Parts: sequence; structure tokens; C-alpha cells
Amino acid sequence: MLKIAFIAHDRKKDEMVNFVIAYEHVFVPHKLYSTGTTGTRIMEQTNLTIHRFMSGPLGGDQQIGALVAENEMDLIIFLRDPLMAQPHEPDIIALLRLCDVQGIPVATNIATAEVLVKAIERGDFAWRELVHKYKPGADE
Ligand SMILES: O=C(CO)COP(=O)(O)O
Repeated sequence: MLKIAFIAHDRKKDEMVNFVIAYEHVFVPHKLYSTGTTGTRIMEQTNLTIHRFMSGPLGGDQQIGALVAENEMDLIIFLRDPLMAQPHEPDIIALLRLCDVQGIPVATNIATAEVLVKAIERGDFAWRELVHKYKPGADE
């Protein structure tokens, strides 16, 4: 079971919803997270249960970033809008930076998202179970 986060900027939300519908069967066994509005949109159109954080501009990216900082998050699909300025740009940069700090796979466009979802399907990230299992403070 991986921890996967979905984040999409407004003009990318339809693309995100269609993507998650297409691969719903891949995401079902995993623990899913999202920023506020993205999660609402996905849950309206799929049967997935998603833990929703705050909306991005209100701190949602930072909340997901906090899990990344603790090496808790396994993979992020973040469909960014490259053509629209975001009021919380610093939060977005901070989240992507933390993904690079921890070496967390993060797709920022649909083409990379497709590659990652195929990798999830193949079990390429199963090693992340070990990260969680042997983390300091983990139960076992
Ligand atoms: O702004 C976002 C990510 O930077 C996304 O937030 P929402 O999912 O709440 O729209």
C-alpha cells in the first residue's frame, strides 16, 4: 500500500479527474491524499476515498509537503498549470523541493503521470513498504 497524493491546478482538474477515472483500478488498493478541491472533484466522479487536505492556496501543498519531509508520502501526481500565475507559488516550489530532498517520484504533467501509474501497476515502488516498516519510530 502506497501513499499517493493528487494535486491539480484549476485548469488541470478535468484532466486529473479523467486520468484518475481511467486508472481507478490501480489506485484502489492505496492510501490516497489530495489538496481540497482536487480531492472533492475526484471523489465526486469516482468511488475512491481520499484524505483531503486544505485547498492549495490555503496551505494544502504545505500539508502534503510536511508528509514528504517525514518521508511518509510515496508518490505525487501534481498537474500544474504552467500558463497561470499562482498566489501560492512559494508553497508549490517548496513541495517540489522537498520531493527532490527525499527522492519522491512526482509527476507534474500527464505524460509523466502515465509512466508513474504504469510503474505502480508493475509494483516498482513496493520497496517503499520497507521505508515505512524500518523507519525510526515505526511499530516494528
Ligand atoms: O492549488 C493547488 C495546488 O497548488 C490545488 O489546490 P486545490 O486542489 O484545492 O484546488
